Amino acid sequence: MRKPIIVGNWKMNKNNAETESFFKEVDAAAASENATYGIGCPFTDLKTAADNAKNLIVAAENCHFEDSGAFTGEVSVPMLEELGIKYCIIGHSERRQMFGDTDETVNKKAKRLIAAGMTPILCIGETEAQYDAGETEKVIRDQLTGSIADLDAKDVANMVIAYEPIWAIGTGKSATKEDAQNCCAIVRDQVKVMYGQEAADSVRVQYGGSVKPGNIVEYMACPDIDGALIGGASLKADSFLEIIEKTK
Ligand SMILES: O=C(CO)COP(=O)(O)O
Repeated sequence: MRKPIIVGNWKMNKNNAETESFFKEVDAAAASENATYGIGCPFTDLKTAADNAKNLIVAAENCHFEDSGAFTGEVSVPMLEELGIKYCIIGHSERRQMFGDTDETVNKKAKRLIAAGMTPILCIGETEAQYDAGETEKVIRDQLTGSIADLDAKDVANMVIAYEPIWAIGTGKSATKEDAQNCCAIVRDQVKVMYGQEAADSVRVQYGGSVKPGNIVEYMACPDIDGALIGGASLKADSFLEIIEKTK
């Protein structure tokens, strides 16, 4: 019923030549009836990625919620639409921690993307201190309460929500499959609280944080994990191909 979605997040890595060669190497393998595969890449690589993608979906890593104006350095949703981009990562913890994204701005971005018929990949997750203090569930529910406020249930049903514990990002210290499953189930339950059972049953929930070829299968076997958001292990064609082969 829920089709898994596995997306690489390149962050601030790769130029156009590297993007073209990655897509040429990986795209054919991403053809699958059973799962969707994709790459989130820097704005400057999006056109090259889209031009070389038959099977992979291409995601931006951020957007602004306004369509145009005095927002130096920002990129709007209509600008992404012009390139044929259909997915956009929003609220990544790096953007929340370093660039001032908040639940409120993430919510505005989600609304603008949905209005354009695009799919937000909305990221949430707790810090190590919050994890240690036993606050994970509260943080997840609070972040979702703000980030997916005032949407339509049918739009929430089509979204992707990525649970990424900050302490597991780029650290090699991945969450146990029990912790990851438990937190993704909390995400789904919070969607149910806010938008009902149907939206909760349809929304795809990803786990992110040190996912690699060696642990993807155990995460994907968890009932509430419908995919992954993958940083480091998505940068090399070989390792992303291995992830595809193990999950398609
Ligand atoms: O931030 C991430 C994906 O958005 C996870 O990064 P890593 O897979 O490198 O831990």
